[in-house]
Amino acid sequence: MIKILDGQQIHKSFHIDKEKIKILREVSITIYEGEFISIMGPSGSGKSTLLYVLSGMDSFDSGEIIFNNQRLTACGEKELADIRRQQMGFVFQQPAFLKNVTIMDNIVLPAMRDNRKKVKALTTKAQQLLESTGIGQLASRMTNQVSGGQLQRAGICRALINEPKIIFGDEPTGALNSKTAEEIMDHFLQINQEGTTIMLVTHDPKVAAKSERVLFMKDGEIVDELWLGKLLQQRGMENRIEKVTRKMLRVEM
Ligand SMILES: Nc1ncnc2c1ncn2[C@@H]1O[C@H](COP(=O)(O)OP(=O)(O)OP(=O)(O)O)[C@@H](O)[C@H]1O
Repeated sequence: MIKILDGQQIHKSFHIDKEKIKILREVSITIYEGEFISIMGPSGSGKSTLLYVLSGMDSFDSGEIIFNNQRLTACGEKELADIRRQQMGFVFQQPAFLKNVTIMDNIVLPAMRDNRKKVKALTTKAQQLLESTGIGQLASRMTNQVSGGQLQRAGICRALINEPKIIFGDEPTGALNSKTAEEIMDHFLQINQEGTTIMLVTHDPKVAAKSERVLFMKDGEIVDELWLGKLLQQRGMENRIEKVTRKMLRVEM
């Protein structure tokens, strides 16, 4: 198995007034190429902070992070920004899109920064991604002319356009109804089956149950882990959800 992301002994604190609050306490996590990992835990346990730190979006006090053989600790801001843009994809709960710009342009424009001469190829690729997430007909719509679920699908297309090594999702289904959330999760599953590593932060056992491994955080530490194995067919979902829920409740006690 090839390590794609390796974080060791990560510490992070925030300073509020004169008080130092420890948010991540000696967190170590190794993610292998092709894995699908979920991070769960009570509110405030440090899940999003861990995701931002691992993806080079946020700083940390001490520890080491190696992503795709690159030491993030040794990278400057520009280098980190390049890595994020070229090798990582991000999907957030509320995707931020440029207003008064079409869905297509919202996907293609950020990617053009690294592929200036390939507008045509990028447009073709974006259209394929839109088709595969079921919103091919919405390419020329403005972002305020589509639903939340459709916008989230567009967010996934934008995250995938540069063929990232890993997709980070922070509550990507948190703002969606359960049917749409399920459909979005199935897109994540498909992307993972096609080889992209995925790391999601979620509160929802139904979401986590689709992943291969679930890590549980509490008070800034990874305190437990559940191996579910790859979900190849939807069979056994109830059992997986039950396992995740049981472990989640035990961690939150
Ligand atoms: N910029 C900041 N300054 C100070 N404290 C912060 C900052 N960002 C987050 N925190 C604190 O760090 C802790 C962890 O926050 P984080 O968002 O990582 O938790 P979480 O597990 O993702 O929570 P939730 O499930 O509610 O999103 C919380 O106590 C939060 O208040």
